[in-house]
Amino acid sequence: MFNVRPTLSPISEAKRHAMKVKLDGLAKPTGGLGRLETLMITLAGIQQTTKPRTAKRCVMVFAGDHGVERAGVSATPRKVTWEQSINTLEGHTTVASLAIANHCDVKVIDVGVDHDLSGTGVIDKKVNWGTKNLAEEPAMTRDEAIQCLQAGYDVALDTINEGNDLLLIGELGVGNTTPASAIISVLLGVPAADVVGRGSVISTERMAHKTKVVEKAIADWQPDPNDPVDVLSKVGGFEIGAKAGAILCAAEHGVPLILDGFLSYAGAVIAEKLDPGVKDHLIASHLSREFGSKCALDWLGLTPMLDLQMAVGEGSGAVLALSLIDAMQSVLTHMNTLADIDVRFKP
Ligand SMILES: O=C(O)c1ccc[n+]([C@@H]2O[C@H](COP(=O)([O-])O)[C@@H](O)[C@H]2O)c1
Ligand SMILES: Cc1cc2nc[nH]c2cc1C
Repeated sequence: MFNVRPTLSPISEAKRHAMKVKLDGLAKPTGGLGRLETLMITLAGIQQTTKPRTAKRCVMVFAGDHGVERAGVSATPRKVTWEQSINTLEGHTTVASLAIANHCDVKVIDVGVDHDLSGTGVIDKKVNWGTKNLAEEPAMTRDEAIQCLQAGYDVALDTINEGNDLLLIGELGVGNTTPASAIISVLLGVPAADVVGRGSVISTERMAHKTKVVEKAIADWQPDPNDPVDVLSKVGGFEIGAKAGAILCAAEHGVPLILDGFLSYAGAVIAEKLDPGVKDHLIASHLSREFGSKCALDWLGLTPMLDLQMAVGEGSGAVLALSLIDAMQSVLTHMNTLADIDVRFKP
């Protein structure tokens, strides 16, 4: 499937225009709601309606472990991946608590956690028990890369078929800012030093080491920048691949997908390279604090809704952005029009 270019759902220019006319007709200065208006125009284009459907939403939290965590690139112990997977389903993590506040369903999907999560409620799509250490060997086989893309695609398809109007993606994966940096570095052709950041907050010394690990992995394994599956397999991660697969599925089915932070950007870059135009089906919820974020979002041509210096991941920023969509649905439902109050502008 990922060797064949799928067909993207069309974006309706007519509905985008009609939504702009609708917003301009409301009793407020033209464009006064700024990028909140752009957000609704984007939804109108993707869903091909001036009455966007946003009530049923689900955040898919893809979880996987990373062999490179053993190379000393993260501040966080490996067990956090599996423990927070369970804690998310119990409602106690950042994404889970924000999902409660924003009326969002939560799924956790094991695409490569180094722990047996059977019987916990975590969806089992395990490709392997963590990736290999990319400091020593390629992270995964090409077949595994395709498997994790497919797993993300399949979970997204199930989630769409359950009637969800909006898809959101997040992740759990100790060490994953290292492969995400490597993916963005290779696919965007930027130096590792321009994208490697502090992840779950490492020291300056450790960050210099992390940069060298990324540079060396790229030099050793020579991922082909023209082959996103090769890049994913050599320097990637299972949950990043799954996110790319989910993005492709959403874009094929005309369902808006809300990105979270840096790991979502890496998934989006893979998806956009696999199928140019995917980005038009995405909403960037926030600008992650991670150093390489702006570089990735600029390349994707996406403007983040929020800039709150967040760097939790999990899908937390994506879920938070639902509050902006809900606010705009209230605007569309309750506001007077300029005609109602008999006001005409004379610019
Ligand atoms: O969402 C982000 O932009 C983000 C930025 C930094 C860290 N994280 C989260 O922290 C973990 C990765 O950090 P690290 O330092 O272990 O690579 C992983 O579970 C991510 O969900 C997430
Ligand atoms: C507690 C904790 C929660 C996380 N969620 C995503 N990455 C994380 C890293 C840590 C350390």
